[in-house]
Amino acid sequence: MSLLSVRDLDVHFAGRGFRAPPFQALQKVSISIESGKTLGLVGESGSGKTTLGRAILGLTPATGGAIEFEGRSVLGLSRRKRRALSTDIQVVFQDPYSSLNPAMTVESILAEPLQAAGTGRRDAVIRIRSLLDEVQLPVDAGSRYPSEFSGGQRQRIALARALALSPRLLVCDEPVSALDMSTQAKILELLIEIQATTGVAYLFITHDLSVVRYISHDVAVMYRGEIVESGPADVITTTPTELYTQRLLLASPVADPGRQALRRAAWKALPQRPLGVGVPETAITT
Ligand SMILES: Nc1ncnc2c1ncn2[C@@H]1O[C@H](COP(=O)(O)OP(=O)(O)OP(=O)(O)O)[C@@H](O)[C@H]1O
Repeated sequence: MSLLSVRDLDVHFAGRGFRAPPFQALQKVSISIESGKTLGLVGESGSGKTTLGRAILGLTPATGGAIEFEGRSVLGLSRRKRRALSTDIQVVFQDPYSSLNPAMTVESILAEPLQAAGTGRRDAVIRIRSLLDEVQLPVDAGSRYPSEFSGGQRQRIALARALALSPRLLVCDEPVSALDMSTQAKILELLIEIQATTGVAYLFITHDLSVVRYISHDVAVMYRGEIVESGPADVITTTPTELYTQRLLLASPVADPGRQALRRAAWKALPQRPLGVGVPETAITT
């Protein structure tokens, strides 16, 4: 049984403006995530990645389909049951600047979820120490404020807070997009290490295929609210069959200028007709 199973999920938003029809942000989306594994969710801006993450977290209501966590339906749960589930599913957002309360010390930020779950003071102190160690921050970080840390360090604090209650699934919504390349690599390394020691699963949302290739076991590609292609990361990020994924792949930058020029030429050679969902194309090896 999968840890998380999403089947035929639909999400509509009310139309903007007088008599505007509802906007369908997700259409029959199906994904599954195994315990301890990472599913990378890629797609360009506006394709529906965050909406899917929010629906899984219970922050955006689904209008159709099913979401199951460990075989149990999570849609339509009472508030109390949903709260119980929120210890199992946590989130890390893109922006470590706005997601941490600047008026609270790191210790109080990490204590918050622990106190809400009824952890006693002494146990909370021990847990906070071990969390700081887990995300490789010094113990004295606890008495400092978020503004005293770099972007990468703030993302480590946000990660520690998300891990406080030992979730089974972490929704990572563009967690490294606001960071420079070398900090990105360090945070990705850390996420991989944490997964190896805790067995947490990730839904890793990004627009960047090079990031997704690095961290994911499986990849699902979104386009206009639909999953157009999914499968093992090494297949999807090297020999995708969908034209949309091929374009995404060739648009993702590589460090070697020679390879980059080849990619640019290959991208230009792709059919530039409008994309239809489910259009099979010849595979491209990069
Ligand atoms: N609360 C909302 N009300 C109306 N429309 C919304 C709402 N939230 C998202 N949308 C629309 O749904 C579509 C998908 O948005 P979403 O944020 O899920 O995309 P995304 O792939 O995560 O994009 P990005 O990478 O830029 O964050 C967009 O067209 C967006 O404008």
